[in-house]
Amino acid sequence: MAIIQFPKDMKWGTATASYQIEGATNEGGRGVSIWDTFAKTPGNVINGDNGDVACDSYHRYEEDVEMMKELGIDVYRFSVAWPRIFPNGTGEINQEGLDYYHRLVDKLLEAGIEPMCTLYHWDLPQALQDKGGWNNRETIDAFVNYAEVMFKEFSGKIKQWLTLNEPWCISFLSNFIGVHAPGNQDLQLATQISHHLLVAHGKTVKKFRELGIDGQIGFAPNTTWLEPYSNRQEDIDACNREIGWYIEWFMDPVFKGTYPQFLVDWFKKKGVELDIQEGDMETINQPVDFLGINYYTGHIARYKENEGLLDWEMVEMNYERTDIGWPIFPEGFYNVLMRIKDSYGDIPIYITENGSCYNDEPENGRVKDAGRINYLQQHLTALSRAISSGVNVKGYITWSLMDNFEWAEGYTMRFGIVHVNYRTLERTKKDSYYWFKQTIDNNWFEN
Ligand SMILES: N=NNCCOCCOc1ccc(-c2cn(C[C@@H]3NC[C@@H](O)[C@H]3O)nn2)cc1
Repeated sequence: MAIIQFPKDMKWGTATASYQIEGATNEGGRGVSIWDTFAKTPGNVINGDNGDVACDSYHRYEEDVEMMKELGIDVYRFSVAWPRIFPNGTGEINQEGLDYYHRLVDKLLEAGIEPMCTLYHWDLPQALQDKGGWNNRETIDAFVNYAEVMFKEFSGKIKQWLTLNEPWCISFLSNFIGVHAPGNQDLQLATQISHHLLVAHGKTVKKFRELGIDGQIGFAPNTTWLEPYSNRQEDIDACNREIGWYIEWFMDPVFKGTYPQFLVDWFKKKGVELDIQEGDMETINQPVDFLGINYYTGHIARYKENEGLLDWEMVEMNYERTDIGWPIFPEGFYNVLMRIKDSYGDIPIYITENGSCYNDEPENGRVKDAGRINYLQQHLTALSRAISSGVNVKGYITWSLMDNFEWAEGYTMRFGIVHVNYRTLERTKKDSYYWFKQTIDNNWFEN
């Protein structure tokens, strides 16, 4: 057994997102989002699930904050539903939407919990999608306008901001692979969208600076790790392409002002021509105050000619998997963080998402989710390794506070440290909640 100790100023938190927990999709003046449309299109989401009720956090946020206060967290990462603020994406502001987030933020501050606000966690107003969505550069300016309203409205209350959650999912998962909203399958479109997202991020950071908002701003790419099956260069290069698709494709423009040439060349071979306008790269290359990192899984992989987009295949190692089928690969977490340190230096890092899917149900009022505790121990140990190796980690925010709408998987996949009964909306703290509470309280754990 070993004691895993964290820095004395380590911040601990939980994360959620608007469409996944709020419900009340037809209340408070909210407009339609692309996930309302996508989820209600038959075949897109398991069991035809949607976010109409979700965890009903729109009405139950006070109970949720109480659970977080008891947990002892320092920071709560939530997202704002753009369609609650601008039902049509632009134009008239919906005061009821602002009022809801004031209620939530005031409750957090009263509980001594720091709000960390994600401005975009995938619920684009449908009205903007109807005009091309992120493929239309007008959406960039609509996003900056929305962000400016939020910055001014919550200045002094919210001091930690994230522009985008998982731009790889917003662009490639949603417009090339096509399993998330709006469900396109077009590499050119997806790659151009990834560029517009980065321009929107950069313009928003510029606006944040121009307004002189008291606080810090960053963004939260999702990451993965592929360990080469062998030391053959073709295996190493194949793994690099997949890792780079998530990491360097989004972080090089922000931190270096250029796209990674090896991927530009690879996409060009696939027929992609990026339309980069004068000044775009300078706009994207705005300094950020911190970097959010989301990590869940990785695996062993090797080169396979003409396999998928990036010519690689996974090699089955029979690693233990969580209930969503993702291999448990904590070494990948350490490797991702070391790669980011080596590439981008000492940028302050918050782990903005890390967690696991285990679908344990309550028995006599208790949820024995030993698998999730094991996952947390393994990944917090990997995080401690990275911190000991000099990675500038400021905080760890687990996904998720509670079970919620897991996108195309609907309500079948549970990531929460709190169980939600979707029929009664009753919350039940899982064993992992109490384990996390003890870890936060100690700032160490024994593995
Ligand atoms: N690379 N090739 N893929 C080949 C085919 O993949 C098909 C499916 O792919 C993916 C990839 C990644 C994810 C994913 C989900 N979460 C969890 C959420 N994060 C933000 C928060 O809202 C959580 O709910 N993080 N990542 C899902 C599906």
